[in-house]
This record gives sequence, structure tokens and C-alpha cells, in this order.
Amino acid sequence: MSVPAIELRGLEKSFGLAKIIQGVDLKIDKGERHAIIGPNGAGKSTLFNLITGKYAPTAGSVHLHGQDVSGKKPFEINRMGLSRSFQITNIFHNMTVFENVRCGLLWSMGYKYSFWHMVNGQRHLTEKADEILEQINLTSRRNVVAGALAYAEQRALEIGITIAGGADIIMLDEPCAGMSHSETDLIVDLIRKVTEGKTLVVVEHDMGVIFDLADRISVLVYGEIIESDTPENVRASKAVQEAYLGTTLEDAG
Ligand SMILES: Nc1ncnc2c1ncn2[C@@H]1O[C@H](COP(=O)(O)OP(=O)(O)OP(=O)(O)O)[C@@H](O)[C@H]1O
Repeated sequence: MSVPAIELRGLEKSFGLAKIIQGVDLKIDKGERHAIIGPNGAGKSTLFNLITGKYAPTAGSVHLHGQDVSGKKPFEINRMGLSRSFQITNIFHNMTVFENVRCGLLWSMGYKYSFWHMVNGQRHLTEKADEILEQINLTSRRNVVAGALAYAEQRALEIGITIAGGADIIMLDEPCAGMSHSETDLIVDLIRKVTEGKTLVVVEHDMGVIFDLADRISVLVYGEIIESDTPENVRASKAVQEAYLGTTLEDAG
């Protein structure tokens, strides 16, 4: 059996006396699209931040491609091929769409932003950035400042920046938050396209998105995974229905 892209072993995280993540074991295969869902306050963001290195575990460990990365810094984990979205706050609003993507590329290559002028002429960077713009359907908005983009376009740009470095594990935190149904459909298509062949971990409230996109879903309740299975099995799970207090999963979105 191949080594999982991500493996969590007995993972725990406490903030003061509150144990928010209560011993999570999870394996996510290479190339799998995996969603983490759960009621408000279940600990989804905390789990996300443990995997990406923003938080160090209180106990247990995080493994990427079999290597223990517990306690490593986010940039070290990023260098090992894991890239996460930072929500639109990470977009540079005064820079153009193209410059934002190029910035993502430079960042992944380890350049400092102050080296900007030195790399300005590098054609391969420009070509690569344009390729990404094409993938995220923003070519026609290339020279517009990011702050002038519509909200859904900004979320697409955020995804473009996340994938820019060519990481093979992509982690997205609520990529469809605040979107209309039609915008959500477009972003889901985009996510499917740009993560082809990669491992995807997505935390999302919108159940429609999850059931459409994920190969497997883990349901987190009070910091524990109560189910980790295919969308069909999760949908049918009594424990999951109960966790959502009698609402159907579709209603819970
Ligand atoms: N840095 C922190 N310090 C103290 N408590 C925290 C911290 N981060 C999260 N918590 C607490 O941990 C619990 C889980 O929060 P978390 O944001 O991980 O849940 P979530 O499932 O992502 O919630 P939501 O769906 O509402 O975004 C909450 O009670 C929250 O107040």
C-alpha cells in the first residue's frame, strides 16, 4: 500500500484547559479529494491549522508523505509540497491580478518581494503566471487591480495563488464562503480542474459543495472524527444526522 499523502496520528490540541482536538486519526491518500465538515465550533479550522503547521499539536503527530512534520513551521511544510489558501485577506489589493499570481510563484520559489526588480524580466515566470490565470479563468482580468475584482473572482485568484507553486497537496479553507449558488458551481468546477491529480483537503460549510467535490468526507464533532467515508455513506450515517441535530445534511449548508 502506498504511503498516505497526509496521516494524522492521535492528534490533540488544547487551548488552555479546553481540549479542542481530541485524538484524531486520519489517513488521506495521494490524489484524494477529502472534505472536513462539522457543526460550528467542532474544531475544523483548528485541525486545518494543525496540518498546515500554524499550530503545533499538544499531542500526537502529523505526517506528510510518511514524514513527521509535527512542530515544523508553516513555510517548512510549504516547502515540502503543501500549499494552503489564506482567504482573500492575503491578496494584494493594489497589485494587478497578474502580479498577485506572480507573487505567489515567487513566494513558492523562496524569493523575497524586495527582489522583485531582479526577476521582472524572467520570461518563464510570466509564462507560468499567465498559464495559471488561464486555469482560473482570469486572463481577461489580468491587468486589473485585485481590489477591483468581484468577490468570486477574488476567491478564484486566491486559489490561483495557492496552486501557483505547484504543491501536490492543496488545502482550502471554506473556498465557497459567501458565494451565490451559481458562483459556487463555477468555483467547484475550477477547484476540480486545478487540483486534478493532486491531494485536496477542503474545509467547507456548504454541503452541496462537499458532496459534489469530495471522494471522502470526515465529519468532525467536538474535536473527534465520528465518520470518515464516501459521500453516500456519510449522507446515510445516523451518527452524522444526529450530530446535525435532526436537520438533513443538505439543510445544514
Ligand atoms: N487560538 C485559539 N485560542 C483559544 N480557543 C480557540 C482558538 N482557536 C479556536 N479556539 C476554540 O476552539 C473551538 C473550535 O474552533 P474552530 O474555529 O477550530 O472550529 P470550526 O469547526 O472551524 O468552527 P466554524 O465552523 O464556526 O468556523 C472554538 O470553541 C474556538 O473558540
